[in-house]
Amino acid sequence: MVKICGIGAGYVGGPTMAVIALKCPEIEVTVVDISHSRIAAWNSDHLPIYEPGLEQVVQQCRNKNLFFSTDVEKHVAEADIIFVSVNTPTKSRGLGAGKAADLTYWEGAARVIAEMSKSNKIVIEKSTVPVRTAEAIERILTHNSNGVSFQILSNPEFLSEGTAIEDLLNPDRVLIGGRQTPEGLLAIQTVKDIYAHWLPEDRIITTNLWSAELAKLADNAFLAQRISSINAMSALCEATGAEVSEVSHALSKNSKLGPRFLNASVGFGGSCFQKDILNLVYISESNGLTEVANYWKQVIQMNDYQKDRFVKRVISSMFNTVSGKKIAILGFAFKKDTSDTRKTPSIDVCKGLMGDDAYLTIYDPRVSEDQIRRDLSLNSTVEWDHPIHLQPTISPSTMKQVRIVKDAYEATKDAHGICILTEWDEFKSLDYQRIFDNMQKPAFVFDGRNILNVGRLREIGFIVYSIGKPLDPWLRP
Ligand SMILES: NC(=O)c1ccc[n+]([C@@H]2O[C@H](COP(=O)([O-])OP(=O)(O)OC[C@H]3O[C@@H](n4cnc5c(N)ncnc54)[C@H](O)[C@@H]3O)[C@@H](O)[C@H]2O)c1
Ligand SMILES: O=c1ccn([C@@H]2O[C@H](COP(=O)(O)OP(=O)(O)O[C@H]3O[C@H](CO)[C@@H](O)[C@H](O)[C@H]3O)[C@@H](O)[C@H]2O)c(=O)[nH]1
Repeated sequence: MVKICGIGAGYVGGPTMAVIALKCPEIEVTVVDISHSRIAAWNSDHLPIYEPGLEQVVQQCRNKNLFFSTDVEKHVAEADIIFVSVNTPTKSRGLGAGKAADLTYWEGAARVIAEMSKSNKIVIEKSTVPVRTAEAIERILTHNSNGVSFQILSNPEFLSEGTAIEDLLNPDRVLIGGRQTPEGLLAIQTVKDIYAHWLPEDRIITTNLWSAELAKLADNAFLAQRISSINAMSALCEATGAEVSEVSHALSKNSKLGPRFLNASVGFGGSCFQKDILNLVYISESNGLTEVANYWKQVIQMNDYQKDRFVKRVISSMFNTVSGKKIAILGFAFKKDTSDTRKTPSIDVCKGLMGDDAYLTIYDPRVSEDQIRRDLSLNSTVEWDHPIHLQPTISPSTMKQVRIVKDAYEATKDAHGICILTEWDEFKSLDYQRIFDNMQKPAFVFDGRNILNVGRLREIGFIVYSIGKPLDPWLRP
């Protein structure tokens, strides 16, 4: 029986390995992690991450051909194929701090592979890594290889959170890069055969190693760039009376542009976009390509501007101060249908409002109180992407300005204003008349996701700000 070991049981490693196990019943898949709590959760009824459809996939395969374990060394030693999906956060210290990828966890995994391997293995980069990482990994693996041969492949993951299972079952494409040698091509074919269990051949693209590594960074940079572009337009819309959803709609009908990633928002979040663009910026700078680096940096600067602009809009609308005022925050996850809060714009918006001494009452249908408090108390901008058990613990007594509640009605009771920061479907169908009746007046709504019916809210009596829409008379300068 072919054995696969997946190193890293996170948002990528867990779902990708579970889907491979589902689609390839003749392969034994074991997912290993250094975090005991994460592995315990994967083996329980409460999986460590929320993804629609994930529970059903895990239930079908767990303890049949899908296993979760903390015994990294044993399963690495036994595997024929190893997928590495460990964290690759932005470096917080030393050379390249704030931009370069921190490959500590990847290197740790590579060293275990080098040490434990007694048989030939295919080692696959599933994590997003800087272009030419495979070369460094090759060096670590071959240095102490004891005659074992390794083929390194790049098979970057393109899933989006919230739709991970759907994306894995039916991806646009799978990308496999490898050395263009007979051994490299054979390894590519082996991995291609795994995906061919459920995907037509024309969706599996094969390239050289460096193209696959760079294509992943480029993919995220292009997506984020589109969001920053429409967000830039949203500021211009507010200044001119144009409406950003109408502009997006017009663009979306251009077949050269296509309809996706044109929703203006309070800013993009998530663990990947900012980290991967910073990584691209660092690689460009390292190669002396200053103009290229500056071009991509601007995508992040525009995103920071959008979050900052939102906070300033809230404060300036409410008589230039939110000190002592109660603001209801609806939504904390970085997008709907996920419990992930990594780099969520909610963190920056909440911190911005707390900086002006607001009282926040936060509600998110999926994010735990612990997670919200942890996110709001982390000082470093880079600590968030390290393995959970390595992150600092926080004291619950901190942040008296923040209350986390169990539903939207409780959050908005007696509030002066509401900020919609995640586009959860349930926020669209709340009883806004009831909410209005229970709020302080004038009652404000700041819709950072453009999901609410502005006209209807104004009829009720709210003063409404919605990204990129003509300004409420109250808010005009
Ligand atoms: N989250 C996404 O949507 C997504 C999508 C595509 C690609 N990626 C990339 O995939 C990688 C993983 O992302 P994630 O979101 O799954 O991260 P994650 O933090 O959810 O999971 C990574 C896991 O790896 C474990 N780990 C770290 N070092 C280890 C080691 N040496 N041995 C065993 N386990 C180890 C950690 O404990 C953690 O549980 C990153 O490079 C990311 O950029 C993420
Ligand atoms: O039109 C849009 C689309 C998205 N967003 C925001 O952008 C962020 C990222 O969204 P999305 O791309 O849907 O989620 P991720 O799970 O971060 O997925 C991205 O990052 C992954 C990790 O690398 C890649 O695999 C995916 O292809 C890529 O879409 C979220 O805050 C969204 O709210 C917008 O503001 N407007």
